[in-house]
Amino acid sequence: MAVPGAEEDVYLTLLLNDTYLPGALVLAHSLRDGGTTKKLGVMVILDSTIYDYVIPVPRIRNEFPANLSLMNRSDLQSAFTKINLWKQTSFRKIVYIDADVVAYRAPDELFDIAQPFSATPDIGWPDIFNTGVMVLTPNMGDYYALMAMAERGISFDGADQGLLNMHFKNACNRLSFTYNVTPSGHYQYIPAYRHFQSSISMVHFIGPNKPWFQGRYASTGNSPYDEMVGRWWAVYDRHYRVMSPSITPSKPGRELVQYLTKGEYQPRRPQTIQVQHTNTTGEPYSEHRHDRSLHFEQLPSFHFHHKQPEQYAAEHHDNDPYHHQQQHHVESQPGGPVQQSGPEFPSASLSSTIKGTQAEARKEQEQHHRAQPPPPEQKKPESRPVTFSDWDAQRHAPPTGAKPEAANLPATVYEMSQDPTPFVPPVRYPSPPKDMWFEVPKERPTEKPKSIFPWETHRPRPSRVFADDSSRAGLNIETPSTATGEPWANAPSETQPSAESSVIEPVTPTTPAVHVTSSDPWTSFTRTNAWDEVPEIERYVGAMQKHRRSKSLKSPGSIGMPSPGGAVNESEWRQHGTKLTDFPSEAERPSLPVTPAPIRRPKFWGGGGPGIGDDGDEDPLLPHAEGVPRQTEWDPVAQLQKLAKQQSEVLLQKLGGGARDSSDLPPRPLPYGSEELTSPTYVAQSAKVLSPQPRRNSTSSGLMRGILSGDESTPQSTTTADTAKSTTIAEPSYTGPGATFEKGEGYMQQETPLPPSEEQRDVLDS
Ligand SMILES: O=c1ccn([C@@H]2O[C@H](COP(=O)(O)OP(=O)(O)O[C@H]3O[C@H](CO)[C@@H](O)[C@H](O)[C@H]3O)[C@@H](O)[C@H]2O)c(=O)[nH]1
Ligand SMILES: [Mn+2]
Repeated sequence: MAVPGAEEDVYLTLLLNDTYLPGALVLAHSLRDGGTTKKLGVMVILDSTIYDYVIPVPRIRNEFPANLSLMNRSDLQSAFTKINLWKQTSFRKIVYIDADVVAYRAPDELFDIAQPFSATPDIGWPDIFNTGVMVLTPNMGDYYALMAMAERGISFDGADQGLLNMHFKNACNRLSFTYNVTPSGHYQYIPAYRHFQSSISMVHFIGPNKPWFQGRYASTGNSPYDEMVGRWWAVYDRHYRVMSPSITPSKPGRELVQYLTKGEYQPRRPQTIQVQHTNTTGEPYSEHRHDRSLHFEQLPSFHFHHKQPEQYAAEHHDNDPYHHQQQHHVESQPGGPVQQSGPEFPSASLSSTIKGTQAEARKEQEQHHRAQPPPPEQKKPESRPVTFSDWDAQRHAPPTGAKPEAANLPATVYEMSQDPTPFVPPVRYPSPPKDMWFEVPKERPTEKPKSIFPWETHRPRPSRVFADDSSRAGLNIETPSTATGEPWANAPSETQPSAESSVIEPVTPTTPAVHVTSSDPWTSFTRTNAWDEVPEIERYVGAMQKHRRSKSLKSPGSIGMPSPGGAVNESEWRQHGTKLTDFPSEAERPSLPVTPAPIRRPKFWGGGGPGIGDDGDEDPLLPHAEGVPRQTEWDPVAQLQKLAKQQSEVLLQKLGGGARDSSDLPPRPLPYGSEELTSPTYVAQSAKVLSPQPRRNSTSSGLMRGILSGDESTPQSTTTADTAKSTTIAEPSYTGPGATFEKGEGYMQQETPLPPSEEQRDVLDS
């Protein structure tokens, strides 16, 4: 229970002698570097040091030190001095930390613990708590109880840990081990360390081997213990190591700390000075240290007890007047600390706090003991803040004094709306814009659209014009494709013959276009076929065509010739060349049985009325084609069968099977996908269509055989008998109306409906 009015929080440590000074200082720095907002205090027996509060406390010794020797720590005979903590009732809460602790961060949250006493488990015997880190509420009740035990030497280990564990046996609030990690050089629970490493707040180097007793090269491995010792050295180095004497600012007390830390003191002059000490009885003696050399350039004029722990314990006895400080009265005693240095910590002078000779110390004991202000030359605080250049990121949290990274980045702060009223949607949102479609002009535009691409202006006139085109252009016949919504798809281009232009005779395009300049590379190549030059090929092709024509004309399956001129004789055929582009005349040209009569569509531009087709009779401009059946009479399936049969017979005859008839060919299905293709106006009956089956082992000419041998890889049968056996033909992997359509290509499966009327659109769009 804290004394009423006590509001301050303090970290306290204990300094029984100078040997723990490096520990106490490194602890204080590690807490400050960790950014603590709390005060730091030290309870000292010697009137030395640099904390906010230097609290002189009476030594409390164990007069029955037998238990101490059990654990070979006779240096801890004065450890009962920790009991003085409960007497510091000017503080609301105390976090006590041993001087051999280094803080990884400042555990300020420990001050929020309500329980009067808290501690962490001890690694040696986890049922008890370790007294290196304790959170306590000072109160005189506990103090007197503890003092009573101490006077009788009640402690199972002879030191404070045994005593406090006995007193607070059932009243200890257990803290996390991370507040007092006690590494052992012998046993290291490495997996646990790796797992909890990041949550460590403080590390406590228990046992006789403190880092500053061992020197910096004692623990250079990478074990958890070595890592933790490294953290202690990092704090030491940041505050007390001089890397470059020329640029490192001087720091009061640094030499003393270095001197007290094994291997750290570097004398400025290689001059050995025999150190003159006065012993505890006032007689001077020369000290010989086994592990340190004393090479102060200017020996501080103070008295200090620097002993090895065992030496220290052995030399102390009760008649040492210097250490009888129970009588040492301080203005602020019993509870009031002496505030020494302010916020300049840790720059306050060490040496100034350490008093001079023993005689002076004695003399001071009779005076009011006040913390002395540092001498003027040492009072100047070393105000250089810790910067990132000093910071060893491998070992420490970032320095607290420095600006954070990217501190000057521009920042925008957005604030949440403070309006608590809920959102209410408007009754009606504005209507979306209407008539957003492109309105097709009602009148055909007279001016042709402005050309965009260069080739539109320099377009060569076509050299090939079909006889139909002139009439069609004039007749303004719409083909089915124009019904898909492209009114100008067949609009005459500048090179197409217009209705007004004179009739253009068909031009044989075997010669380069005469309208174009000869320098045009497109016209320089010859547009001739191989059989135009090679007579053998020409003869062969001619023979083929002649044969086919005669057969076709005589075929019983052939339909009537459209030519009004009747039959065409052989001589007429011969007049024609065999050039691909030599088209037969209208009289010679048979109407292919599968040619559908075009379906007349309503004219897009209106005014045309019905054209050819079912009701083509009404079109006076278009002559009714002779021999072309009406759409209603046209059965495409039957026509296909006819054609197939006709072609088969031609081939069979050609291949030597003169007596053969296509009836012995097996039926073959229609091209895949075309089974359901029917004329839009004809209700078809399904039928299998025969297709030609050429024979390879025929007696035809070598040339023919050569052509056919190119097809060896195809699964065509060699005889009709073979054909009969192999009736299956591999189906293509796609469906479509026929071979002219590529896989995946869209095709019209039904008539394109008329676009909706304006009224319909209004309904649809709404
Ligand atoms: O010569 C000394 C010896 C001790 N101390 C102070 O006393 C504390 C305890 O001594 P320490 O050497 O740290 O003891 P530990 O090795 O930590 O041993 C354990 O046992 C001690 C006796 O019970 C407890 O005080 C410790 O908290 C506990 O960790 C130190 O931290 C110092 O604050 C000195 O100032 N000078
Ligand atoms: Mn300790």
